[in-house]
Amino acid sequence: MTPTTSPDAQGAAGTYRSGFACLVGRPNAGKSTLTNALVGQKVAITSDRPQTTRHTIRGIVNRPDAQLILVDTPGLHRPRTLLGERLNDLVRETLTQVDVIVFCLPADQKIGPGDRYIAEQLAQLSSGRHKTPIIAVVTKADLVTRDELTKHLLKVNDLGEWADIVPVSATGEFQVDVLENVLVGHLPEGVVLYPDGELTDEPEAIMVAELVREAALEGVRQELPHSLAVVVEEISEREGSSGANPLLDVRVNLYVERDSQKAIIIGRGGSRLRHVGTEARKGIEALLGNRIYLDLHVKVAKDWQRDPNQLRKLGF
Ligand SMILES: Nc1nc2c(ncn2[C@@H]2O[C@H](COP(=O)(O)OP(=O)(O)OP(=O)(O)O)[C@@H](O)[C@H]2O)c(=O)[nH]1
Repeated sequence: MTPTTSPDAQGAAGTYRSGFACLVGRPNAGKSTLTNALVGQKVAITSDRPQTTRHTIRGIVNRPDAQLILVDTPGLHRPRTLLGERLNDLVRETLTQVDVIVFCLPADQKIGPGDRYIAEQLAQLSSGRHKTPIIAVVTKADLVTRDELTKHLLKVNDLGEWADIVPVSATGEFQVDVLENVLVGHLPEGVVLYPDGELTDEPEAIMVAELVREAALEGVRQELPHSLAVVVEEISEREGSSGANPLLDVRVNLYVERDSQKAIIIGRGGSRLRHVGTEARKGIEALLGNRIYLDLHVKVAKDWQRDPNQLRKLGF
């Protein structure tokens, strides 16, 4: 199969398509950046809407002829712990429910065991009754030469059975529109699933937790990949601070497994945690449109990844 490089994969004129896509790929493959590029940077929050799926909606692409809903998967990785197994169950469940799967493979990295593992999982999924189309997307195309990209595309082609292969650069705005058309082309004919203009229906607390998690993992992803759970304990208006822009108290607990990990998060003299707080607060203020007092607590939940009760408490 030849890689798609022109926007000619759009569905027939006059039909409206709607459905779900999810992005998978090893850590750092460029999934979040690509999601943002597809959806646009604007994030609108509607907290009065009940979650309609168990899966977090990352964003919605609205266009006159289609609605593409991008759902999140917690990441496909080899299960080593109970958490890993549960995540993978969740991933499988998500993958069989969506209309199209986007498998992200970075152009600047050799295809590795992590990619092969995901390719195998996807092959198993699509060997069953569900024949969910899989689009192999070569991300970060701007980081390699044309020649290298061509060679990489051939290797990706040999890795599995893909409905399409699309090279993109989310940061260089190369072929993101092409990918969008390809994805829409794989959606079933349907109606508007979410009213126009709503880009995400994640409850505020989940988005707040995600912003804190992002800030806390910045620069220490290698040391703490799956060892950090973030729970928003409280978002409340500060008493006596009513008016147009009341101050919100946001109390968040970060759970790690070991004292050594707690030390990493907190940093020397608490310097790192202060930085995490500043970064997360900026994001939360932008998200909620309020002034925020962010109160972060780091706690050790010993071996929480292996304890079902702890997992339940943390929302897994
Ligand atoms: N040059 C370039 N860099 C990119 C592109 N897309 C993503 N990146 C960078 O690659 C890194 C990882 O991107 P993410 O979007 O966070 O990757 P991810 O797959 O969501 O990562 P996880 O959350 O760890 O699973 C970031 O530093 C991005 O800025 C791209 O198209 N071009």
